[in-house]
Amino acid sequence: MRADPPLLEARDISVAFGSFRAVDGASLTIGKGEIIGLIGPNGAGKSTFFNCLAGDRQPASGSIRLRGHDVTRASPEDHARLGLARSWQVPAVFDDMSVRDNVVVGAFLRHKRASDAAAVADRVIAFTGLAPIAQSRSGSLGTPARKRLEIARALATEPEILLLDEALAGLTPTEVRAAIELVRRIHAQGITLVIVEHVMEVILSLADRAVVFNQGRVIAEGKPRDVVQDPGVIEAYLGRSLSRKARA
Ligand SMILES: Nc1ncnc2c1ncn2[C@@H]1O[C@H](COP(=O)(O)OP(=O)(O)OP(=O)(O)O)[C@@H](O)[C@H]1O
Repeated sequence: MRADPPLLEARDISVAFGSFRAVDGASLTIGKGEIIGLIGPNGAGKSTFFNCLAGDRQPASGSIRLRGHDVTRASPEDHARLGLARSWQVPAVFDDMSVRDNVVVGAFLRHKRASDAAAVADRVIAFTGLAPIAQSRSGSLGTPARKRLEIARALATEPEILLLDEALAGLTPTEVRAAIELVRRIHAQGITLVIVEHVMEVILSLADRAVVFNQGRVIAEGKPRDVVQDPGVIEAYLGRSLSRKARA
């Protein structure tokens, strides 16, 4: 019997901007049900790599397989149809539309009938705690609600794997805790997660595996607590503030 392929497998990915290699031979294999935390200093190449995983940027070399399908040059829509959804660092919601309509747009990926899409959207809105503001204009929302809406829109596409790009950045500690709780509930629904995040509390409390980027390469991976206590990682790439946090 053949084993199932990994859910997502990126091999030897490189991306160059002119002569600068933002991603330089990075590989990552993600199994179903994992929560992966991508960390590393500013400019390490995390978002560029992440964009390749989601089909928003094509790598110059390397290959990406999603559920066994070669998606190296596939569009973001093809990724979405195969069950991959993402959030953006800066939420890309439609400001003039209501919260509910934004979520309905996501649900149209799999449901052609408006009533079916609306039913999925209402379920996701309830799940993400957005019901009290479902009719609000999206442009009027503050950061926490916009970030939540971004996640809701991605969930409405009914993904198997969700990529969160700094979905918790800019939140207060209380809001971060609420967002961590939401991510846990998403995972409990059977959704695999890849999280790019600078807030170490998020990685330490959520991720099964931390993958550390620096200068376009994966320089360490393992259990988050082990990785952040690795002296080489701390000294060379993540700075002393993280070192203190990891010991706390
Ligand atoms: N479109 C672009 N054109 C030129 N250089 C770019 C472009 N996008 C990213 N870069 C550069 O590539 C490098 C990697 O950027 P990237 O955003 O992937 O890093 P990151 O690890 O996500 O950083 P951060 O944590 O600050 O978001 C940086 O030096 C960045 O300036």
